[in-house]
Order: sequence, then structure tokens, then C-alpha cells
Amino acid sequence: MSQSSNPFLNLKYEPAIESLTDYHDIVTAAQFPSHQLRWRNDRILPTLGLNPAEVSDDHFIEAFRHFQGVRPFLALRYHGYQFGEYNPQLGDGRGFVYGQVRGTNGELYDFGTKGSGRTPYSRSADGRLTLKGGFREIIASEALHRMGVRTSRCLSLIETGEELWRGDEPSPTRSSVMVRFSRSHIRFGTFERLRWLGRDDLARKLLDHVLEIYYPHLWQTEDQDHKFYLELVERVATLCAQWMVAGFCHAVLNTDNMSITGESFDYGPFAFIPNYDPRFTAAYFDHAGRYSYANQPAACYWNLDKLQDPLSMIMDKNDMQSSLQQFKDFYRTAYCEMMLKRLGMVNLAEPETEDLIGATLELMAAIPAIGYNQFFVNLRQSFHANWREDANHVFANPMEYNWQITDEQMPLLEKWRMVYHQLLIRQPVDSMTAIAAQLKAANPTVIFLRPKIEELWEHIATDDNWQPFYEAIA
Ligand SMILES: Nc1ncnc2c1ncn2[C@@H]1O[C@H](COP(=O)(O)OP(=O)(O)OP(=O)(O)O)[C@@H](O)[C@H]1O
Ligand SMILES: [Mg+2]
Repeated sequence: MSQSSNPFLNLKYEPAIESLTDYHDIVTAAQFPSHQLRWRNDRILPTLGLNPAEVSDDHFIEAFRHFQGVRPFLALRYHGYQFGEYNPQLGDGRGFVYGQVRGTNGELYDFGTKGSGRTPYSRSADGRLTLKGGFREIIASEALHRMGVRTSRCLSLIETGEELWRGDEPSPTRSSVMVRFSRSHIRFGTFERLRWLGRDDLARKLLDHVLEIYYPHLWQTEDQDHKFYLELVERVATLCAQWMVAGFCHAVLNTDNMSITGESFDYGPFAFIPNYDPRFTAAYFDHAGRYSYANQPAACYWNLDKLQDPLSMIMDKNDMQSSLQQFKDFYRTAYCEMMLKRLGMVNLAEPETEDLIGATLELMAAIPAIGYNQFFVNLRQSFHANWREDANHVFANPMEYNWQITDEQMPLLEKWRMVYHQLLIRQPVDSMTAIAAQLKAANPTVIFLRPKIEELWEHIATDDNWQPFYEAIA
């Protein structure tokens, strides 16, 4: 196959991060014994200006397993706070930026590998990604994307034929290399490293780069640095609200996993919460619940606060502090807006919004059998225009959903029915179709709780049957 026939090798890669020195090391990819393309994300290809029909599996293998490339491969340098402790020994230890391409929407995207071999930052680890780890990252990103979360995606996952040993998977376990499609791999930790080195000159250059490429509307405007930090606070608060509304627990919100573009990425021990339990913690090693479901806003706030340390080498800390104080408002606005959408409503007044969300969470918290995402699916499937006529029509048969409500808990359901019904009668009769459509758009019916993910994985682990997985994320 000649190089010119592969659409991935013909993309116009931009030497963006590459043009900056001191932020990366040039690395090579490992050789792998074999290859099986397990996932190709055709839905992304049009954003790259590519027609899926013209991209063959071999094109994926050539570019993202044999790593034929156009630009040098860059392992990015970064540090980070991990569970509150500063770690100056991080960096891309099992991946690199393969290239950066402008999408048809004008945004610059990274192709970032995961599991492509050792780098100067691997420390004692193997530079590899387990197949199950790659499979789980695809599930997280595709599920979140469908729920309107601003997230990285996976472009490809290729099984590579090695045996890996891991403490958290039955081992030996299968190996893979993933290519992530993201809006930048510049992390909060990329700036933190520069503070550690005392390099305000490099921080200035990096911030200019970030502004020019990822905040172009602010670049070279008055007060650009301050506006950047404020917008980052808003983007991160909004992202965090998106996770919370989706019932998603990221699990490892270290500063090296926080993107400077406010995009969600790096899905390790994540979980969707089975029921509304604020203390739910996804990572088995997070003994203190630092990154529990309910602590995510506080963790994001903490990370934004810590980012002020490196940024204060080049901009005013007081300004940043006052911007950070807006986190709560940004978060609340985004949370309410998205939660209302999942409930089929838009543009409610504040007291009504508080009442509806409050009644919903109260109901879910009291009755774990009403699964968090399952509640919204039940709402989507049960909603009927006749709910507007009589509160008793609202979720008329809770037994149907297996909610297991005791007599003592019944008043909570009654309250929810009443609140929802009151809202419906204030809507015009002809808006019921729009509500049904809204419920459909905001509440995907496939829910990736852990047992579901394990069930999909079992088909792969025991029979190498990938079909149930493909169908679930179709
Ligand atoms: N198997 C491995 N081999 C080498 N380095 C690793 C391995 N697993 C993790 N690391 C390194 O440990 C640090 C923290 O890992 P973490 O799991 O947050 O990131 P990652 O999943 O490897 O990459 P990303 O953040 O891009 O998703 C990073 O420096 C990462 O490169
Ligand atoms: Mg990481």
C-alpha cells in the first residue's frame, strides 16, 4: 500500500504543539506481535473530512498499529496532583500525540495514543493498555457523548497480541492500542510542571499557544489572560455539571487528567451510578472517597484553584480568585438547565426548577430501586399527554418499573406526581409532543452500569464475540 493511498496519512497535520519546544519528547512506538481492529469510530471521520466508505480497516492498522506517521510522535511532559499529592514524575508514559488535525468545524484535534509503548515517562510500567481498559474507555466516551457531555472520543482500538499482567484484571490479560480523538492533551499538569521548574517564560508561551488555538475569540484581546481563566472556570463547571446530570463518576480527577480546554477524558475506573447515592465512589483505591460522585464539583474547584499557582507566574492571582468564585453559579446554571432537559422541561422559573429537581432527587435518594438513569428512561417511556389531565396518570403503575415503593415512601412519589402535574398544566396543551421529544433526546435507553459493561465484556472474554458491544454502542 503506498503512503499516498491512506487517507490518514494524507490529512493535513499541523505542527501545533510540536512547534513549541520544551513541552515534549520525541518517541517511537512499540512493535506488537499481531493486530485485530476491534473498533473504528466511523462517526468521527466526517469531522476529519473523510468518507468512512473510503477508509479501509488496513488504513487504520497502517496508521494506528504500525504507526506510519507524518509528524514526529510527541510524548508530552506534565506533572500533576494525584489524590492531593504533587507528583513531578508524570508525563505520557504509554502514549504520544500522533498528530494534530483541524476538523471541518475549524477546531484543532489531537490523535493521542494510549498503550503504544514505553516512553521516558513510563517509570517501571510497561507502556501498555489492556484490551478491557480500551473497551471501557470507548464505552465511557461514547455513552457520555450521547448524553451531551463534552468528551474526547476513541478513534480506534486495535488488539495487539501481548499478555499483560494487572492487579485489577484477571491476568494474563489482552493488550491493545487506542487512538483518542480529543481537543488537546494539554493538561492542568502541563502548566504545573512549569511552575515546578520555575519557568514563567515557558508558561507564557504555553498560555499564548492555548489562547491562540483553543480560545481564539480571546486571543490578543484586552485582558485575554483573565478572560481565559474565567472561561476555563465556566467550561470546567459546565463539564462537571454534565457529569453529575449524566450520573457519571469519573473516579480519577487528578490535575493531570484535567484538560485545559475543559473537555472530559481519561476513563479508567469510572462508573455510572446505579442509584442516586451521593457517596458513590468508583475507584476501589479511593478509600477516602475523595472523588466520590458528590465530591466532583469540589474536586474540580480544587483543581482550578491549584492551577492558579502556575498561572500566577504570569497573571494576577486576585483576578483569578474572583473568577473562581463564580464556579458555583456556572455549575448551578448548567446543572439545572441540563437536568430540566432530562425531565422534559425548558425555561422554568427558578422556584419551579428547584422544586422539580429537589423532588426528583429526594425520591431517588429514598428509593434506591429507582435507578438513577433508569428513572429518566422510565419517564421517557411512560410519559403520555394524558399526564396533563390528572396527577394520578403520572407514573400510574410504579410496580411496572419494579420500583419497590413501600407505603411509607408513597408520599414521595405522590409529591413528585403533584409537582410534575402542576408544571404540565402550566404548559400549553400542544406542548406535550415537544416534551415527549425532549425526553427522548435527553435520555438514551441503553445504560452502561457496571454489570452491563461486565456482561458485554464476558462475551468478548469467553467467545471473542464483539457483537453485543457493537450493538450496545450503535
Ligand atoms: N501501563 C503504563 N505504562 C506506563 N505508564 C503508565 C501506565 N499506566 C499509567 N501510566 C502513567 O501513569 C500516569 C497516570 O496515569 P493515568 O492512568 O492517569 O493516565 P493514562 O491513562 O495513562 O493516560 P491519559 O491521561 O492520557 O488517559 C501517567 O503518567 C501515565 O502515563
Ligand atoms: Mg491520565
